[in-house]
Amino acid sequence: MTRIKICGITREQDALAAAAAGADAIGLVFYAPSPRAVDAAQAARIVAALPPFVTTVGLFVDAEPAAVRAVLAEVPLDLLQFHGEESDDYCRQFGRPYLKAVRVRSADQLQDVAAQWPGAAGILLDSYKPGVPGGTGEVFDWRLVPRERDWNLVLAGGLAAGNVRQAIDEMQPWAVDVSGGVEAAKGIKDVAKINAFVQEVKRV
Ligand SMILES: O=C(O)c1ccccc1N[C@@H]1O[C@H](COP(=O)(O)O)[C@@H](O)[C@H]1O
Repeated sequence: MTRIKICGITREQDALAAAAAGADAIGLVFYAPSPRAVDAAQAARIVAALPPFVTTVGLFVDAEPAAVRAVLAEVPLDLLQFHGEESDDYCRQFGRPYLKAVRVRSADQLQDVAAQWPGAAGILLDSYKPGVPGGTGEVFDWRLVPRERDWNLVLAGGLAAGNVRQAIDEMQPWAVDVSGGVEAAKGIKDVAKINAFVQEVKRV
């Protein structure tokens, strides 16, 4: 069964909707320029509202280590997601499992990609758009991803109910990650779109 992460949650009701739909994880964006950014207090309220067995993921982009630690002191995050140029040493220093996001530009870039982050629980592949670290809502060229892999692929970038089944068929990812594809507006999730997305994944 492909795991599902619904990212960019900013409201308790959206977290509950994701959990009720059957999502495995929710993502909280700690990157101030994002329209989906939350602060630690808001994130703590969202996490506290969740039922058990929903993984909480904190997303950071080239953050100062002290800023990550400050969030961890307030918010019980299960997993960290690093969406910038962070090294394996940087990612490991927090003592939490982590996903490393890579914005896909070429097939060469993905040869031995996991070897660059040996501590990563998974590699999240997202679309490359100059000047935008993520959450672009755009699909990248899946043909660039090696089909033979010994690492956990978390597939992201422009996924929605309309294309996630094809994505899973073609890519066989460990998990799929969606943000814009289940939104009514930036940072505001659409319950019907969340439900449709989760149902599509579970139908594969
Ligand atoms: O969502 C954001 O605003 C964001 C900002 C900075 C880095 C990553 C961000 N989002 C992540 O991008 C991927 C793909 O999102 P989408 O489905 O294409 O909208 C996903 O992991 C988001 O969590």
